[in-house]
Amino acid sequence: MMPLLTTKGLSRNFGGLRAVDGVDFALMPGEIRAVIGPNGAGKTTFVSLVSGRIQPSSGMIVFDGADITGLPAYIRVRQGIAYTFQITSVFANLSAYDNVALPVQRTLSDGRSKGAVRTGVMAALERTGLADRAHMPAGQLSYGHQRLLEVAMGLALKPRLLILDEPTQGLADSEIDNFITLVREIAKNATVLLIEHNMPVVMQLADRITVFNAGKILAEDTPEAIRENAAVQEAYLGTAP
Ligand SMILES: Nc1ncnc2c1ncn2[C@@H]1O[C@H](COP(=O)(O)OP(=O)(O)OP(=O)(O)O)[C@@H](O)[C@H]1O
Repeated sequence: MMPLLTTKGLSRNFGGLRAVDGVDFALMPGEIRAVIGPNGAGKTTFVSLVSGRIQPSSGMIVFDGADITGLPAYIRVRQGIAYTFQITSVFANLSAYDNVALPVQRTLSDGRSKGAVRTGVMAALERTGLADRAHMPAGQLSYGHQRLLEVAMGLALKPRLLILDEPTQGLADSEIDNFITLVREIAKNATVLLIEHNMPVVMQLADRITVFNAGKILAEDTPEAIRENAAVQEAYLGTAP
């Protein structure tokens, strides 16, 4: 099987800082991969490079066998890479429905077909448990529901690769359980790359975990092996074994 995504020597400098430093990475189709690491390790910068939100200083990104390194973000979206931002990106004055309608319209060759838009929007809202809040202004949803709305917006793009950046931040424990179920559902049709600080969520969801530290991959393994890894414990959990 071919990887869905690979990076080779991927680097990004901010002034003198190498935020992402020569990262070789591969993601297999259908996988749920968690990316963890201390604050400032380069996780968000890495996924921003993959989504095309920022450009690399050097290195290469290959998606589904094609070099996408130079492609703008909107083309990558069309090719199936969806990225939900760390910072809430919903339009507060638009309803939940209209927020999701925006990405649905982008996936339709005739974005004005009302029936098709409605079907796509309601499918995404139902999967995220937001269907009964479709007509609420997004700004009036709880913070946790706004995060789920972002996931719905990502899902509406029917991505092959869904990148979630700290999706459980601000979710209540009961909502986290639903979220775990949702990600497993999503992974039946898509590959998931998940930046997540909540370790129980990571341990339950991830097939494999990639640990970033100081812009580099420190370790990559199964959840069980990562839990036992001394270097990871030192760098990430701040405790010597
Ligand atoms: N636009 C930018 N300009 C300058 N420095 C930046 C920029 N974006 C990120 N950095 C720096 O790059 C490093 C990596 O940041 P990044 O946000 O990728 O880390 P992270 O692992 O996602 O951290 P966190 O877990 O806190 O979100 C940090 O030192 C950060 O300050």
